[in-house]
Amino acid sequence: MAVPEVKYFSVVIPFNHERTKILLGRKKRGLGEGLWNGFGGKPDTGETMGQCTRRELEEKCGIRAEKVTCVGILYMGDINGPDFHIPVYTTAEYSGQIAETEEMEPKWFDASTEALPYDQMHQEAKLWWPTMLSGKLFIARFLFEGEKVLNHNIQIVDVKALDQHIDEINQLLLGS
Ligand SMILES: Nc1[nH]c(=O)nc2c1ncn2[C@H]1C[C@H](O)[C@@H](COP(=O)(O)OP(=O)(O)OP(=O)(O)O)O1
Repeated sequence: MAVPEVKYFSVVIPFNHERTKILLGRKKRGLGEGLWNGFGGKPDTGETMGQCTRRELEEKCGIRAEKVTCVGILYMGDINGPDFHIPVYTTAEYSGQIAETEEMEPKWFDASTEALPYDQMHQEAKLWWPTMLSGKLFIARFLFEGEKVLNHNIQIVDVKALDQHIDEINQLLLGS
């Protein structure tokens, strides 16, 4: 059986210092155009996920994260297409001015499940954002057929398990 192609992306969600609000960006072009999401993109060659996360945050909304924390991983498979593996980070420690960029229009939302614009987010968002907002660490697996989620599973994990997954992803990215 052929091994499916895997595409890696990062996503980072900035919180305000009180952790009552989150910053989302509406994608102005490319993958996920028109949808609200955290800020992220593909790792450059030789970059770890943590490095990618910081660079993408600055490129997409102008702020520099002092610290990012991995809170979960999205493993997405499609019966017809490539797999997407997307570690999800949060940050509440950053500097610089939030700015609209060519790719993203930023906006603060209340950090509550009810306040999120799920009808203008990736369709599986409503399945994992409540877990992320609850502060639990998670590994979420989705199987898609095109736009349709065929099945999904969200596993609550501890920091050690999550670190192991991130180490594996970094090793694959760095080719070691
Ligand atoms: N189904 C999905 N669910 C989700 O939550 N985030 C997704 C997703 N599919 C893609 N993303 C995220 C990952 C990443 O943060 C963003 C897409 O990133 P981009 O296309 O902007 O990547 P790049 O910045 O590498 O691309 P270029 O700037 O075109 O090189 O959308």
